[in-house]
Amino acid sequence: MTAAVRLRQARLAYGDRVLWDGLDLDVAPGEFLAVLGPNGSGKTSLLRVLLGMHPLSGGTAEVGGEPVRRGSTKIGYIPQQRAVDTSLTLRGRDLVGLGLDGHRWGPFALRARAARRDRIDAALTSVGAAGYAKAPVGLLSGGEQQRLRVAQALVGEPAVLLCDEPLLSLDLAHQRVVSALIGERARQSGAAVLFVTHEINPVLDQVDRVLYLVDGRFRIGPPAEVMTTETLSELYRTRVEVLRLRDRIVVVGAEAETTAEDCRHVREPAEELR
Ligand SMILES: Nc1ncnc2c1ncn2[C@@H]1O[C@H](COP(=O)(O)OP(=O)(O)OP(=O)(O)O)[C@@H](O)[C@H]1O
Repeated sequence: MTAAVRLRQARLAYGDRVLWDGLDLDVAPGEFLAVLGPNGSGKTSLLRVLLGMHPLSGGTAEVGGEPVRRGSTKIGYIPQQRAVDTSLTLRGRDLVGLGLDGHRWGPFALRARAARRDRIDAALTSVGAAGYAKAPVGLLSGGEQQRLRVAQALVGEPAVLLCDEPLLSLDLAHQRVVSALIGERARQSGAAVLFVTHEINPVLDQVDRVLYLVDGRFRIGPPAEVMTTETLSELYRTRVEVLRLRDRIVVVGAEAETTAEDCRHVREPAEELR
């Protein structure tokens, strides 16, 4: 079976700074890969490589058996959240419709328009955004805008879904809705998901494997293999404790190698222990 995403001996460096090197990775259709690591470890850069927005410094990267290229309709992308100008008058459903640009709709204009509308409606409903689909995007809350971005990435039924911290600014209920939706999409339509996150717990049920990047080093494997005291201590080169608390993973002690801001995934669960 052709891997949905394939990296071979992939290297990415900015000047002298090597983010990762010798990265061999196959993500299968339908697989959900969580990409974890502290700030600046190269998670977003990995997605940018797969989007054809940044060349590798070495090795190869393929999506759907072809070398990566910009503008591939095989990819759905949920970018890291940015504030939207409040004067933006584009409606939510038009934003979602942009995810269908570049798709073929056949020669029958009316039928094609109806099919397009149905796809947009289904995507809006799936993220719970149908109620505000006609509102100008600039007037929506951060979480509402984020749900539209998720719908935009899903509407084209991509073979590969690249998600850059898509749960940020969503409340807990919508974190669950969105992560379950993305996981379902992976299983049902065979989309491969690369999901960048600082916090594995909201997606733990969905995750097949983890790619954990720290300071040029990395580990790939199922959460039970990677999210362990031994593996993370080796990666961080300092003592890191990984605890299992009911169905949650709690990582404590990675701060030594990182800044306070880097440790959102470490601090939030640890606070739950109090
Ligand atoms: N075009 C570029 N030129 C030089 N350095 C860059 C460039 N793009 C990113 N970097 C640097 O590479 C490092 C990795 O950035 P990246 O955004 O991939 O990290 P990240 O793991 O996604 O971090 P975060 O968790 O903060 O989002 C950062 O130190 C960043 O400043």
